[in-house]
Amino acid sequence: MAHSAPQPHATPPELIRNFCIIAHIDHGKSTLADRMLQETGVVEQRLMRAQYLDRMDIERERGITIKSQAVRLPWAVVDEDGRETAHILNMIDTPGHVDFTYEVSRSLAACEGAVLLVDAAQGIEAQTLANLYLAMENDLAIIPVLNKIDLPAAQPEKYAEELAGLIGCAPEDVMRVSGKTGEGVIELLDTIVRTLPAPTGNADAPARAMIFDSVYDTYRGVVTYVRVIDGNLTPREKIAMMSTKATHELLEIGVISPDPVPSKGLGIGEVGYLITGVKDVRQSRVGDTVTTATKPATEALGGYKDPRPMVFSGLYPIDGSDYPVLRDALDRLKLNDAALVYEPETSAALGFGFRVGFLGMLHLEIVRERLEREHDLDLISTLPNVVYEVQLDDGTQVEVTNPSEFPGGKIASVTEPVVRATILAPSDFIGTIMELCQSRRGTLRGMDYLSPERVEMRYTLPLAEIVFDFFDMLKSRTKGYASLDYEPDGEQEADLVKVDILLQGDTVDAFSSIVHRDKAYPYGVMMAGKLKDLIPRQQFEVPIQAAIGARVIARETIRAIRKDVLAKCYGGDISRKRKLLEKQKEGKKRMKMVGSVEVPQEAFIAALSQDGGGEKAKK
Ligand SMILES: Nc1nc2c(ncn2[C@@H]2O[C@H](COP(=O)(O)OP(=O)(O)OP(=O)(O)O)[C@@H](O)[C@H]2O)c(=O)[nH]1
Repeated sequence: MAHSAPQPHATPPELIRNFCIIAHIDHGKSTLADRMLQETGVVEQRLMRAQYLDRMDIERERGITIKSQAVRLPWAVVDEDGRETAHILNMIDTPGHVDFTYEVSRSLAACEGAVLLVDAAQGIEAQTLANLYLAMENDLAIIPVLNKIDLPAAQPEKYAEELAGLIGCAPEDVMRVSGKTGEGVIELLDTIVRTLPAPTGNADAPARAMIFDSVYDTYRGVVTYVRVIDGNLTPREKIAMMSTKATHELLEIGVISPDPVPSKGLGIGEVGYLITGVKDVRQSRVGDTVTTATKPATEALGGYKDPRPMVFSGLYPIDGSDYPVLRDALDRLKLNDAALVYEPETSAALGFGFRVGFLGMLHLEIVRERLEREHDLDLISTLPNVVYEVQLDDGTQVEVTNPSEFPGGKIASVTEPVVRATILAPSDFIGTIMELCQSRRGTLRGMDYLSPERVEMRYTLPLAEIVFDFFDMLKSRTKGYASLDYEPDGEQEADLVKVDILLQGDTVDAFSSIVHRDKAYPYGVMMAGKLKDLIPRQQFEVPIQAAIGARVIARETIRAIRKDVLAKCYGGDISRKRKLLEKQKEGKKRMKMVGSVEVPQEAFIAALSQDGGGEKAKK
């Protein structure tokens, strides 16, 4: 078998359907995907485990999908004359969190159609809309489906109407399934074949395949997932990445069903994986076009974007001697994560560490958790911040990813990133949502009623105001009923200032923050108050100040105390005295000196951990 000549592809494009399932979080995408694996016989019943496709441990624990995967499902449909035609369905799983919108958009671009899945007990939510819009931008055919119809609380009639109104079809055309019981899943698979368009492409043109995912595998190096648009790819040929012009030898090519199976090639419309032996996912970027080196295509497929970190935070080992371990761990993680960027940074307060860029808060939490868990590190992270562009009076432009580097000179303007946010909620909450968005410097762009009691609100909001704790606030103010989705929408100028926190006149770099001028005072008061409680008394009085430049906006004072550990020891037990002194010395090791003030490391951890880490991992 291995010796026969490679064939361009096994499946003619007219027998292929490429689709994805798009849904709001928890509407049951993974459960339905599992059920499809089962119904198509790809995974045997006895081997089935929940969320078969989510392979990373963290994904399974958190019940979310971070990396997309593609699975090939054989499915035969029987026509009116009783003739059976075997088809190949490629199901491309998409990540479900705003941090990974770009990856979602590339996964969608690899499909001709989408199953739009909506929980029959919940109805349309913000991510349903956001994903639907992305699918429409990619010209996908949409199959509307209500899931969880087995639930007693399901209201299929009501939500079929809502969904039909949204995409402009008849309520009867909305399919009804249960990923749990399997009801309706066979009909859905048939509908995918019957209604989604088959892929088209030019078989004779130079090969073009789009990368929609790439993952690092310890044993095999980078595994790149592609969808072939034109031409074909065969093993052992040289391929080129169009964005970097780098060439690699194609060591293996194959399909996932549900484990990787090598094939003799991939042709038009086919979805599969490539292995070239490269060790770094940066050499195989999502959105890039793969072509052959011998007969390269001249034009790359559209839509490629470099991953751009949106949130930065300083990561420092609690034990300073772990710095090399942290560096190696980041180097290792980078192989698997093209969006991760970092550079060494030193903080007077925290020592040696790294300034790390993330796609968003979930990405930050995942990276931090992996560093701590897989590399046994204890880390302090500084308050996360977004990226600011500062224009100085002399015309120079500075990109600020660390608040302590905010320039001190004459500033002409500061710009911050903004997002376009979609909030869906019961209409009773319109007032409270408007209030919240206003307090976060939001601008209302539009509002639509999806039904008399459900409203969609569209806002422009500064990223810095939404990325940290906004979702929690929104949830608590709407009794959990609101859903949120957002996407980057450029930059805006804003009246932003840097607030420094000073201990006895010395700035503590780790506590500097860039905030809107109106919020500078509350931030200063909050930080000064918090530090007053966290820092133990010293032998002298310590003023804590919050300042914008040279202007102090808030102040607290830690009163002096003479700490005499020996006072407790009456009698002349010298060894006991020595022991106590030793103990005090131990304690001092974990103290950081800020100027002449001793600050216990715990104070930094406590002061930094209470804000900022707010957004829950799951949305
Ligand atoms: N009763 C019922 N529960 C379901 C059904 N489908 C999914 N669930 C449950 O709904 C919850 C969410 O399902 P998932 O499949 O993890 O949802 P998901 O959309 O893949 O979630 P993410 O991957 O986190 O986006 C789980 O507790 C499932 O057991 C269904 O048809 N009926």
